Amino acid sequence: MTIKLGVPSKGRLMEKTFEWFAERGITLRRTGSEREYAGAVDGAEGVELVLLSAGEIPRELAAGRIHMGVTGSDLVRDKLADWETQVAELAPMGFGHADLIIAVPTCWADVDTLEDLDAAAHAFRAAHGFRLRIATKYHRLVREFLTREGVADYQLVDSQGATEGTVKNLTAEAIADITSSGETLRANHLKILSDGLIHQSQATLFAARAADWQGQEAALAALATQLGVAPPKL
Ligand SMILES: Nc1ncnc2c1ncn2[C@@H]1O[C@H](COP(=O)(O)OP(=O)(O)OP(=O)(O)O)[C@@H](O)[C@H]1O
Ligand SMILES: O=P(O)(O)OC[C@H]1O[C@H](OP(=O)(O)OP(=O)(O)O)[C@H](O)[C@@H]1O
Repeated sequence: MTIKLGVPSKGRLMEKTFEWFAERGITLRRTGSEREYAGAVDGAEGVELVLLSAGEIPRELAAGRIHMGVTGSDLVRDKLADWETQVAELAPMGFGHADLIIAVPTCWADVDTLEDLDAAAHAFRAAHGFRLRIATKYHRLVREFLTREGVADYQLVDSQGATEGTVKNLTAEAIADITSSGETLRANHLKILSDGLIHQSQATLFAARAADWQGQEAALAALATQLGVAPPKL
């Protein structure tokens, strides 16, 4: 039996994850050809590397098919209902920072807050006969946030990419997406609502409550010590 560790299979998140483990004496690396998703671990006993899409890691954790996993805190909160009952957060990792925000067209001079958005949404429905559309791939987080903040007269439209383009393309009036430099929002003439920050995300190490931890207690304790994190209560 080994502890299966799920890590993003490509891009910046993969490289930074490898660096984070290397700083703690554990070498993670991809093996085989450039296109083969196989990996190896040196410097930790009984740990197996599983390379996965960052977007799929929450589901694999929830199913217990991996014991531990690295992915954005935004993805875990959005993809898992009551995420804390399914995974334990072991360590924020200090990279992959991105803010999930709500943005509207810069030219909407009267809309700067959620309260303004709520008023605009009522007016929009009265004028157009359908609800103001907010494009996003973060359905759970956006719905929970707007419910909490008392904004009701809207509909979510699904957008799995190029979300900022939906306003120009007239398929949505507003968006909820992640931003880091803010360049994409600016280029698409969108502004963030002053109280429209939904979640500040970063890459995070999680442990799966549903995974089979039997016989793994010693390996988990040793790994937690090596990583400098508190052993999770699972
Ligand atoms: N500027 C950024 N653009 C996109 N994602 C970012 C950015 N900064 C941090 N992230 C984080 O990276 C994670 C998404 O990573 P990535 O796009 O590789 O995942 P993915 O959806 O699984 O990708 P793919 O489906 O292409 O494999 C999210 O947690 C997101 O918050
Ligand atoms: O604030 P910025 O630095 O401009 O970054 C934010 C952009 O980066 C992400 O898109 P990504 O490139 O991952 O493509 P996507 O549209 O497929 O999500 C995100 O969805 C924003 O569009």
